Amino acid sequence: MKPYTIEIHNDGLLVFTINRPEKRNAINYEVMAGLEEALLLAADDQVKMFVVTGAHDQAFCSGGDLSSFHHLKTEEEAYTMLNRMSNLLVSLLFLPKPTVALLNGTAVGGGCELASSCDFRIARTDVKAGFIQGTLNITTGWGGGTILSEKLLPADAMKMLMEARLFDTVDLMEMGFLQSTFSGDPIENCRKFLNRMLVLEVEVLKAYKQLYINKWKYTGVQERIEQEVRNCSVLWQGEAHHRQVAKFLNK
Ligand SMILES: CC[C@H](C(=O)O)C(=O)SCCNC(=O)CCNC(=O)[C@H](O)C(C)(C)COP(=O)(O)OP(=O)(O)OC[C@H]1O[C@@H](n2cnc3c(N)ncnc32)[C@H](O)[C@@H]1OP(=O)(O)O
Repeated sequence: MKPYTIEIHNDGLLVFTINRPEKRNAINYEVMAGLEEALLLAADDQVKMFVVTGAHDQAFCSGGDLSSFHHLKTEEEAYTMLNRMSNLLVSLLFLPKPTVALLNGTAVGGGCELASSCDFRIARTDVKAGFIQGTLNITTGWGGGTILSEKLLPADAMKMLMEARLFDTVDLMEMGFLQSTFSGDPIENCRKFLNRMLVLEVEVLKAYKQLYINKWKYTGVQERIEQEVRNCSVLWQGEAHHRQVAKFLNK
């Protein structure tokens, strides 16, 4: 079974689906390669919107695949993986088209970083989400902390990062992490959320998105993300982190 699918619909929606439900849609190197492929396809002007979601209904994304990445022990080994995914999240952030994280299920850790890189986050009403990296004795390592600081008010962003716990959709809406919630079919509700934007020409959508890309480039988002990735790499090599990961994998 392919670990991801890419569908380009007639109305201009490109839907990237992480297809590893047995691992709660954890991201490994194959999923990263799929995201790279989808972002290249999204450059075509037949694509108006980029949607990222997860297969089945239990998880949107559970972050980095701990069984794939737990062998990364040193700062440099961690940095190589973290840097590759953070470059992908920067490409997603800078994609000159509207992007949507369609939360079909739980989003934790790097899954929240992936969601933060999108312009909009919409979730099924029973979904929970949280930057739980702190419980693994690391910080966000894919740039999601920096990107979150561009999307939420400081106190709300710091609350999400520093409490390192799962929040329900009431709290997530209140903090501004979510823009909308829904019941029922995720793609159908995603189209409902996007229906006004989908009628506009892609040039208009691209021009508005460029306003924010310019701001993020001007305020040095990429340099701040590089520092965030470096900080996580240092924490990653610590015994406390490796112990927590081993505890999860041996549960
Ligand atoms: C790489 C760094 C990155 C970053 O921020 O930079 C990160 O993402 S660090 C954070 C990494 N993610 C996690 O620590 C989340 C771990 N998973 C969970 O907390 C739970 O699985 C949860 C809440 C997502 C879902 O809980 P649920 O009870 O529904 O499922 P299970 O825990 O029983 O898991 C089912 C099955 O999936 C495997 N699994 C889940 N998440 C991961 C993961 N991130 N990596 C690898 N495997 C994962 C879990 O081991 C179970 O497998 P099984 O073989 O059935 O035991």
